[in-house]
Amino acid sequence: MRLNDENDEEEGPKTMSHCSIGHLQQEKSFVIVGYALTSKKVESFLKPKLEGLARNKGILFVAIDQNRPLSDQGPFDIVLHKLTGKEWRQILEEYRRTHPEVTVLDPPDAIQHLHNRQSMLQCVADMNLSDTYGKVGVPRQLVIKRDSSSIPDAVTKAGLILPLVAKPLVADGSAKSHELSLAYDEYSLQKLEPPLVLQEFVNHGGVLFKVYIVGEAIKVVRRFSLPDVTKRELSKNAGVFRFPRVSCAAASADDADLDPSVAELPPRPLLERLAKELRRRLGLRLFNLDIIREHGRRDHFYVIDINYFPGYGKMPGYEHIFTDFLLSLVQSRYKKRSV
Ligand SMILES: Nc1ncnc2c1ncn2[C@@H]1O[C@H](COP(=O)(O)OP(=O)(O)OP(=O)(O)O)[C@@H](O)[C@H]1O
Ligand SMILES: O=P(O)(O)O[C@H]1[C@H](OP(=O)(O)O)[C@@H](OP(=O)(O)O)[C@@H](O)[C@@H](O)[C@@H]1OP(=O)(O)O
Ligand SMILES: [Mg+2]
Ligand SMILES: [Mg+2]
Repeated sequence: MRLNDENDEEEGPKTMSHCSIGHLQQEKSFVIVGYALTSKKVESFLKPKLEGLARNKGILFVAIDQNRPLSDQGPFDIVLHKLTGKEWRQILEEYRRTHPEVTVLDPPDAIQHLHNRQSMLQCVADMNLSDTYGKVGVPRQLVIKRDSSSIPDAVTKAGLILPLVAKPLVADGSAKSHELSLAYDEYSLQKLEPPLVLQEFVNHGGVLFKVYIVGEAIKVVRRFSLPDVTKRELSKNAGVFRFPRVSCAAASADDADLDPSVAELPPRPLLERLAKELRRRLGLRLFNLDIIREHGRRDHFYVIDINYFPGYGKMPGYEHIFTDFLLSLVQSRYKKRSV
């Protein structure tokens, strides 16, 4: 097989036999990364440029066949995955137990923590991060498990201030889990189906920051978000309004002509502290955070969402960052073994 050939960059993923992978791993000291991803994720993440660069750095991506036992495949150095379902989680847990030498990105139970919008933000709330660079919190929120008729009372008791963002409690990546609404009055929330999280809407100038984390690397981009809701609008409107996935749109707000007080990125040292602490508390290496700055309060930030293995394909320069990260994992394992 030709290695390090630039023409190889355009080729698609390889399916290889157990024997030939083992040969590559030993003879050429290739790092073999098995991946179990949806076809949507393969398309957005495993682009030819990533595969080509990876190959030049000695990394090979190999598709995991979900119809065959995982232990019969590979051998892998790293397993990269984002699939849902209890069965898959059990397969991975068993594999981690029987193959401690393989780095599974990331542990299924740690990922599970992000599949609930209450536990997702708990770590940020517990951290209570506040230093000279700013303050990072989470919006006040209330969980409604059942009985939508109890919502108006529950909102009043909790003292939540309108408008509220209603989010499905479960954030498992299904289309339904991304169906969010903005509520101008608490009575209309009775129309929605629990379980949900009701979160105070924080005015933030219509721009949010997506903070991508890949191991120790951090990259921040701006995205358009929901516009501010004025007091006048709030008094004139009632009802709940479904809104589309604004921040997920491919169009970035990085080149837009924005008010500098809105566009200014959160201070780097603050993000570094936040990312480091979250990596530790969540036990994850691949995730992103949606952060907003309260409009008019330069150093007041809120984390509103955390996503596991997000759309790295939209993160500038992800090919280099990701491949360096994969290599660093293998090197640190090697160092540990030789101590
Ligand atoms: N508390 C809030 N205050 C203001 N805007 C909010 C708030 N919560 C959510 N939003 C807006 O709604 C959008 C979607 O919310 P959120 O990120 O929680 O949903 P999601 O479906 O998990 O998104 P993603 O596609 O990033 O996973 C945010 O990107 C932001 O524009
Ligand atoms: O591709 P996937 O199915 O993983 O979709 C993820 C999506 O990536 P994509 O933009 O490539 O679709 C992410 O976008 P960015 O935050 O990075 O903009 C984010 O919306 C995640 O929440 C999604 O994961 P889910 O919450 O649905 O599991
Ligand atoms: Mg989000
Ligand atoms: Mg999300």
